[in-house]
Amino acid sequence: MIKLSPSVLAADFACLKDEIEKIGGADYVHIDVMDGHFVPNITFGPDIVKCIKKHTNLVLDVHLMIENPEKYVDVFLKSGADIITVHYECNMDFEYIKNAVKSAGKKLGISIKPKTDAEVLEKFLPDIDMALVMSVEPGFGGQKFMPESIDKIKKIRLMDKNIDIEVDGGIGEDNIKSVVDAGANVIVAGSSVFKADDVRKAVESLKKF
Ligand SMILES: O=C(CO)[C@@H](O)[C@H](O)COP(=O)(O)O
Ligand SMILES: [Fe+2]
Repeated sequence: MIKLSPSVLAADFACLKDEIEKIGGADYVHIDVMDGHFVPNITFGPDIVKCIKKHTNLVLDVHLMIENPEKYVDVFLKSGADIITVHYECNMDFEYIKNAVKSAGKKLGISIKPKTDAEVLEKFLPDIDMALVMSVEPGFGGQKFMPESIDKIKKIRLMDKNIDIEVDGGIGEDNIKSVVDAGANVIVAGSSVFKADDVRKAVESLKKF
């Protein structure tokens, strides 16, 4: 069974409560946090996570595309994040982050950008719950899926049979099967859900794929 994690980056921010209601048939809500340093874009802070938490029972899947995530991990946890994913490529105090997430009883992920090798994750696998493979350059929604990510997913699945593997960027009905066949079990979908004519139907058909 896959978990579908619609990315609210593609939602209408002025109607976030309604947008989140429409994805009730999904499993997670993917929240892309960008700081204008690690990536050239700025998005949500912890207060928005807190507001989203009030309006959904879905798992809050918080993707931190920020430098020094150890400075913010506690406040995102307090705001209701259920999964915290940090980037391998950023400057960070991994031990601090690991302890904060684990002692809050939440899940920890590490993400790799398209040019980062899957092998870098090997030493983190015993400590993390999820590996996030970026299938676009992080920073913006609506980009084209990079097929090279398929091999990376396969490599990680060979390294660890049980870990959650999330794939993020450019996923829709045309390519969801290829990433699931490669070994991904958590699927982020932004534009293909929120830009669809019928958001509820888009969730339903991606869940069935
Ligand atoms: O983390 C990111 C982008 O940096 C993603 O979560 C995107 O928001 C996914 O959007 P689509 O590519 O599905 O439109
Ligand atoms: Fe993301």
